[in-house]
Parts: sequence; structure tokens; C-alpha cells
Amino acid sequence: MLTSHEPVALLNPFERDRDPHSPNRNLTPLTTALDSEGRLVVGGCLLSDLARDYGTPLYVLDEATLRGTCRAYREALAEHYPGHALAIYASKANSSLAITALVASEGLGLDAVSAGELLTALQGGMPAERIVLHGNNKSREELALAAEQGVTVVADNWRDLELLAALAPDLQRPVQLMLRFTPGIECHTHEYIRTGHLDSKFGFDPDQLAAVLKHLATCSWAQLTGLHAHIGSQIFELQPHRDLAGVMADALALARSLGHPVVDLNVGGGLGIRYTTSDDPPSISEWVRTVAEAVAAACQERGLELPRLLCEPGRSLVASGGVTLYEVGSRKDIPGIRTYLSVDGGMSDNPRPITYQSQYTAVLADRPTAEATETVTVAGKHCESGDVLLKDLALPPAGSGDVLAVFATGAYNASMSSNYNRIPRPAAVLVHDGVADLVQRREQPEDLLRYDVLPTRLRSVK
Ligand SMILES: Cc1ncc(COP(=O)(O)O)c(C=O)c1O
Ligand SMILES: N[C@@H](CCCC[NH3+])C(=O)O
Repeated sequence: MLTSHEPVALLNPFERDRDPHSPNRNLTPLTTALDSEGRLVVGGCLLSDLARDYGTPLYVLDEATLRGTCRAYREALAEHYPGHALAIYASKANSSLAITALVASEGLGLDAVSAGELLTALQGGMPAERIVLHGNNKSREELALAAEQGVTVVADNWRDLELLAALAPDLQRPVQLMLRFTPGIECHTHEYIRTGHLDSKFGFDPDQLAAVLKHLATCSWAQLTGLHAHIGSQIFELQPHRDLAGVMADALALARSLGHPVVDLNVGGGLGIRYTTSDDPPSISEWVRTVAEAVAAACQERGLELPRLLCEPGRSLVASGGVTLYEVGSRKDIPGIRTYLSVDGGMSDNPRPITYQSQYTAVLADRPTAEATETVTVAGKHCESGDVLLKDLALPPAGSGDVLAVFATGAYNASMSSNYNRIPRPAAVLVHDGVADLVQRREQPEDLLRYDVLPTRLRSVK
């Protein structure tokens, strides 16, 4: 019999080299353990108890893992970069008041891409001077909110600059500005999440950089603080990040030669994580060391004073700290073809499989190490045949009432969720030392009617 909270050693081969400094390399949260009956525990909380108490689907976030990833970035930057450095959380990965507060308390900054993410950041306690606003089509209102609050705006195009110039007379202070440009760097990842190649909607074309920099030298309302580029997401290679350092150092040299005392170089995010045992991403410290050494070397080669180094991780900060719990409902055995287990969520709480054909790892919460004797396909409850969360998953015999735990769902699940089929979004709990705090209430079907308006003339239609 396994003892209480013994670390789960058998879930995947990499758990043996479980490294608290590289939580992005673990499939499961750092605190994953088994209780005396062999049931899964995360953050000291029994997962099947959480499912019973809060209902399913349920997003579970492990505070120790989230803090662990923040510290891994912070400490690696302090160790490997000789100048100042700051990791900025790309909150598109998972935006909430609780995550903002946690990330802020770990000393990180935050990247927002909309008024919604920006308000969440400000109300979650992130200091405005540590926030940057991104976006390839920012509204006037979004730019005004950022500029009034003293948030740094990452200008993506000429329209951003035109809108800001128009807002400037009403502002109390110059707008803190970074320039995003397309670095022309290819990397291997899903085509939907590549951003560094020239055919990208994000950022100024590199050929325009000199013109923009010259224009900004004439804008008294703007203070250019930095340059930004981002090559994509869920990237395992390190070389594209080294290449990016050279491209950015060239841009920095150009900006300084045109009279901009640029202090920040923001190299974006993109470090991948482990979704299945065959994924093998670099650790956070390896990624940071590579980026930091490449930036320092590229600047030194060009005789440039070292800028502050900013990076913008999203997925690698929050994915591995998240587990989603579902209850299994119906089961359909099609002899010789497939067995479907349907769960009470699906593409509305995790659209990544249907969008990017992403793969996940899952176990039964109360029998995680039982012998897997069946191969099943886990389907969601949406009216869509492609609503499949996991294909060909090896499981012990499972059926109605079993709780399924899907790992590495802390990034781009809640934040990409929808109400397709008018299914309410799940609740989220933050677990720590045996305590679960509700951080996002479960939507109710009535909530989904809140914004519907039934015109009077239709009310009498029978
Ligand atoms: C501008 C920007 N910064 C940071 C990120 C975060 O990327 P990731 O979640 O892959 O670390 C993204 C998303 O790809 C992004 O578009
Ligand atoms: N939504 C993507 C990542 C997008 C990164 C944003 N620039 C994913 O789930 O993998």
C-alpha cells in the first residue's frame, strides 16, 4: 500500500527526474501525490473530493507549481543575465484575479492584450509599471486605458501610433512605448501559433523599423523604452531564440543610433511544456540561460550597453500547474471500432484538441496507477463529432461516475473556453496545503441569458 501523499512515481518516466526548478518539464503538478488508498492528491487535496465538492468539469490550479515556475524564471534570470531582467506573464494563457495576484506577489510583470485582461491585471494588483499592452488591433479605448494608467504600450503598427498621438494631448505624461517588429525567424510549432515569420499579422515589418524609429524621434508624447519580438508558442528548439537575440541586438543598435536611449529588449515567450511523455521541452533555466547568454553576447559583439532583458512566458508558467477534472457519463462500445467515454465538458472548456490536434495525458483520479487494460476515446458532450479530448487513451475499466483527471491544462484552456451549446464555463479552484480556494465561480445556465434581449415585438409571436 502506498503511504499518504507519496509522490507519484509511475505516472510517467520523467517523474523520476522531477525537478522543482523545471516544472514545465513535469506532466503533473509538483505536489501530485497518492493518498493511502492510491488516489490522486494535488496541493494536499484529494481530486475526487474536489470533484464532489465543486462539481465537474473543474479546473484545479496548484499554487506551489505556479509559484515554482515564477521562481524558476526569476532565479534563472538573476543567475544568467548580468543586467536587470524581468519575466512578464503572458496572461492570455490564463487570466484571472487570483493568478494575477499570485504572479504579482512573485515579482513578475504581466502582458495583457485587451481591456479585459488589462482590467483583470490592474484589479488583481499588478503594478501598472510592470504591465505591457499588446495587440495587433487595439481599440482607442484600450490604448486610452493603458496610457492613462501608465501601462507600457507595445506599438504593433502605424494605427497604434496614430491613435496614441490623438490621445496624447489629454494625457498627463508621455506614453511609455515599445515597438514590436516581425523578426523573420521560423520555428517548428503549429502554424496557428507561429508569429516570428515575415507573413505574420503581428508587429511592424522589419523593413519599416528605421522609418518608425525616425518618426518616433519627432513625437514628444512618446517615450520609446524598448523593442519587442516574439517568435511563437510551444517551441522546444533553442536555436530560434538564439537567432532572435542577434536580430534584436541589430534593432537595438539601430534604435540607439537614431537617438533612442532604448533600455528594454523584450524577447517574447514561447517555451514549450510537456503534454505527453514523448514531449521533451528544455527546462525553464536552460531556456533562460540560452536567451540571456545570446542577448548578452549579441549586445557585446555590437558594443552595445546591455539593455534590461524582458521575456514573456505564458504557457510554461501556468500549464503544468493545472489539472481538469471531468465526470465520466455515458459509454459507447462499438465492437471492433472504438469505445467512447463521454465526459461532462469538452471543446468548450478545452478547445486545444479540436483547434490544434493537441494531445493530453489523463488518468482516473481514484485509480491513477491501476493497470490500463482498455483503450478508449474520451469525447466531450458537444454536438460535434470532432469534440474529442483524448484519442486512444489507455485506462483501467472506466464508466459512469468515474472522475477523469487531465493534466497540463493550466494554459490556454480556461482562457480559450466558450459557451458553445450554451454550456456554462467550469469553476476553478486554487489548491495549497490541503486547502482549496474557489477562484472562479461556475457559470450557471441562467448566466448565459444575461446578455440576451428579446425584442418586445417578438414576445407575442407564437
Ligand atoms: C506577444 C506574446 N508574448 C508572449 C506570448 C506567450 O507565449 P507562450 O504562452 O508560448 O509562452 C505570446 C503567445 O504566443 C505572445 O503572442
Ligand atoms: N492558444 C495557443 C497559444 C497561443 C499563443 C498566443 N500568442 C495554444 O493553445 O497553444
